Parts: sequence; structure tokens; C-alpha cells
Amino acid sequence: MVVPLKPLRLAKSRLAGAMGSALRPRLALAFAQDTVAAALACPAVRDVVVVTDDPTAGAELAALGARVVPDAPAAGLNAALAHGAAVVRAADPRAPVAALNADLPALRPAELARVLGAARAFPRAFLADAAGIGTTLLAAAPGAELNPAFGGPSRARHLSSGAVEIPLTGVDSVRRDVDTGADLLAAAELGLGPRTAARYADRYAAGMQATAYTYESETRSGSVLLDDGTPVEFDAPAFDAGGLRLLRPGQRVRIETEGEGPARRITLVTLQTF
Ligand SMILES: Nc1nc2c(ncn2[C@@H]2O[C@H](COP(=O)(O)OP(=O)(O)OP(=O)(O)O)[C@@H](O)[C@H]2O)c(=O)[nH]1
Ligand SMILES: C=C(OP(=O)(O)O)C(=O)O
Repeated sequence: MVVPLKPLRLAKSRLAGAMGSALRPRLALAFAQDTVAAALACPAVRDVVVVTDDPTAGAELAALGARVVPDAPAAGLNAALAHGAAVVRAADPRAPVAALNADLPALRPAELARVLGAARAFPRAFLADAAGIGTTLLAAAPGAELNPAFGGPSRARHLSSGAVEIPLTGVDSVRRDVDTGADLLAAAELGLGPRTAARYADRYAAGMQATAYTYESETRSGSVLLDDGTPVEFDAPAFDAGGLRLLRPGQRVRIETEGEGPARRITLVTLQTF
């Protein structure tokens, strides 16, 4: 398994917002740690090679048991993946290889095993991301070139390059890459790996700011748009200072508000997921 990771200081720029910028590199590292730990725990994975120039990430991921190699080409994501595959095949020319994004914090080893099992039937096969636009995994059988074409709408590119799309259902954790706050919320619904879960709690415990919300008194429901772009739906009475509101089964947020009316600031001061 080849996992690419850009320098943490540059990672996850789409996790916008004040809190995002403060925690973003640590969240990106936690995503990578949970992704690599799950891949290493997968019975279908022989070893994980991480391609990164980030020294902190390299040390942390090597400590989990991954092999870490520098991003020698330093020419973007696909060059990094091709380089990782070449490193693997320099040692074992007949090795099957697969590329896996480093931002799958809900990854389950059993679901990854199912995807790799399905991929084995084809020379090249890939799994589309949850949005059906990108790619989270691309596999190449022994003798087949990986020929990665990741980036943005990569599903169409992998299809046109002749890779077969893996149509499996029930492998959501392998499709759930996290680029935005909304992606992170969706991954939290699936169940985050331990390192990301800890950062996620940090992110809320430190106080998440939200400046926009809607509240429909008739339906007693609405949504809060956090500053990092995460939409949080709720079905609860109107906000009041310090009230505990049930936002989603299993999720509680303590909310404080300042000012009056729709423009009032809502401060989410703690999140307890249980
Ligand atoms: N080694 C290496 N990994 C990369 C490079 N570019 C992207 N990646 C990794 O490839 C995966 C998908 O890339 P992106 O979704 O663009 O990474 P990202 O951190 O989400 O970037 P943005 O959200 O676009 O700021 C992530 O694991 C990245 O860390 C690169 O140039 N070299
Ligand atoms: C790299 C990819 O994802 P994203 O750019 O959305 O992170 C991809 O889907 O190929």
C-alpha cells in the first residue's frame, strides 16, 4: 500500500476557519495516523509505504510500522505515488500495489480488505470517493502499472485510463476522505479513528465559533454553519445561553449566544459525542 502525504503545514487547506488553521496540521497528521494504522491492521495489506517529506509525519508514521520514503520527485501527488510504487517494485517486481489517500480517518481494516479483494480481479481497479467524483484507492495487479491520475475529479480520469471501478457497497469508510468540515462530520458519523477523535474533541472543546444559523420555529429545527464550513443540523428548541441542545442522536453541544436576532454569534463551547 502506497500512501502519499504532503507537508502538514500545507495540508487540508479546505478545512477553513479560525479553528481549522490552528488545528489543521494536527488534524491532517491524525487523519494520516488513523489511515495508516487501519491499513497496517488490514490482513490484505503486506506493508505500507508512506511517501512524504514531512519529518514529523514521517517519524510518527514510521512509529506505527509504516516504511517512510522521501518524496524524491517532489512533483505532486501522482509523481509521489508512482515513486512509491517504484520503490515497492524495486524490491519485489511482481508485487501488487495500491495507492491510498492519507485522509481516511474512519478507515476500517475489514472494509479495506473487501475493496482489495475485489480489486484483485482486475489489472487496475479503483474505488471512487463518497462524492463519486474523486478516488480514494487505486490498485494495480502484478505486472500492471499503477498509472495514478489522482486530483479533483479523478474518477473520470481513472475510468478513461482503463481502470475498473469497484462497485462495492458497505465500504463507506474506504470512500470517506476528509477535505472539508462537512466531510469531517460525515466521517465522525462513521466513527473516527482514535487519533482523529481526540483532535476532533479538542477542536470543539476549545470552542468552535459559528456566525450563521437558521431556526424554523414551526419545525423546531435548523442548522448552524460553523466557521470552518461544517453544517450542523439540529432539531431542538431555540438556542439560549448555556443550554444543552441535542443536535443529533449521540451528539450534544453546549451553546452560548451573544447578541440578539439572526446575526447573534453562537459559541459552541463543548461537544460530547457518546
Ligand atoms: N507526497 C505527496 N503527497 C501529496 C502531494 N499532494 C497531495 N498529497 C497527498 O495526497 C492526498 C490527497 O491530496 P489532497 O486532497 O490534495 O491533500 P489535502 O491535504 O487535502 O490538500 P488540500 O485540501 O487541497 O489543501 C493527501 O493524502 C495529500 O497529503 C504531494 O505533492 N506529495
Ligand atoms: C486527490 C483526490 O482527492 P481530493 O483532491 O479531493 O483530496 C482525488 O480524489 O483524486
